[in-house]
Amino acid sequence: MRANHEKRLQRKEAGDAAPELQDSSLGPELLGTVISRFGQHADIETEDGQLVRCNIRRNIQSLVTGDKVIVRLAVETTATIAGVVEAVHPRHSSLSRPDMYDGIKIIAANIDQILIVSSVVPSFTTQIIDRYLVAAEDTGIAPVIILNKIDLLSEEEAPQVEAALRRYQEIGYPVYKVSSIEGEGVDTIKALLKDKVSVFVGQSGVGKSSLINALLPDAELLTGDVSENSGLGQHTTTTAKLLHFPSGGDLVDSPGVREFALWHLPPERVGWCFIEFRDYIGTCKFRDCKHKNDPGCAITAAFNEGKIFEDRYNNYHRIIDSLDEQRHARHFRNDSD
Ligand SMILES: Nc1nc2c(ncn2[C@@H]2O[C@H](COP(=O)(O)OP(=O)(O)OP(=O)(O)O)[C@@H](O)[C@H]2O)c(=O)[nH]1
Ligand SMILES: [Zn+2]
Repeated sequence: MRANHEKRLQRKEAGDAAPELQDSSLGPELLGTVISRFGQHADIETEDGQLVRCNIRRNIQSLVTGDKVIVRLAVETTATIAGVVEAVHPRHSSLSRPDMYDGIKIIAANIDQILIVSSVVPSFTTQIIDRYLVAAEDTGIAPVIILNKIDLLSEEEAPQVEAALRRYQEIGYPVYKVSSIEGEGVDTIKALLKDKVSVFVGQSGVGKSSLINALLPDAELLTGDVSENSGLGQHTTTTAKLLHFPSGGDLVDSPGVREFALWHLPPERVGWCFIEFRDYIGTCKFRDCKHKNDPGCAITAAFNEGKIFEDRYNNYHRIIDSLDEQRHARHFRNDSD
């Protein structure tokens, strides 16, 4: 057993995948979902609920957690690898992040909603919520705003926080309030998650882990299992994993997913990702309008008429300025290389 395990590791180090299963020993095509992927292998859940580690056909370019696939299982096998991923269905959405080698790397597919978790501790700020909203709008995946730790919302702070949340609702975003520690509002979140694939994002310390634990008490157990009993699951801690909530719905989680953020959107795209700006985009006097003090700016006019909230207008400019700074910093770094 131990010798086998070492052999597998050696093969992995040599950059070779486990041997392909013989086509003749494979059963009929089944529909499956990628639970997680490790190099040339993926753990697939078939439509009848089996969890199988599969080889991935070499012609498949990209395969990530959440992908819907066609698999064929080995008719008879005692080996760790018990099937082959034959093909991937088109994705209806994907989450990606920049990658040193690949430019943009897709980390999860077919996500239905992005739950943006915020909280009064460390601090409540619409700047961060708006950055996540922009990042979410860019993917086309529906965002939902969650205010966690409502047990810590002081009377002093409440009016301002409540007003900010009402503004998001007016723009069209769903808002939920919970306390993952005291359990208030958790049932409503359970209902929201049903029949959907969700991801949780948000600043460090807002309580994402606590909320996930309240919804999925066995999460730690599930995330630990693959790496411990297979020589193949080397990347378990970084690869995204799909988990089922006992109350219905799925979670895709990994440190990479949680770090989902605004990367390098062009300014025009940022404007479009402020959904209430869309009615005015394209109607400014100048095509390269920065929507600031530019003459004939339709967005500034809408803001002056009270049709765009001040917070959102200001946060839009903060995002544009910070993207500019990032670009300059990159430019500067490249120059000095
Ligand atoms: N009072 C209160 N504290 C909470 C609540 N939810 C989380 N916390 C506390 O907030 C702290 C941070 O919670 P985490 O769940 O680790 O936050 P996180 O967003 O996962 O943080 P990172 O792992 O850094 O991304 C912990 O001390 C939790 O106990 C809540 O609803 N009420
Ligand atoms: Zn403008």
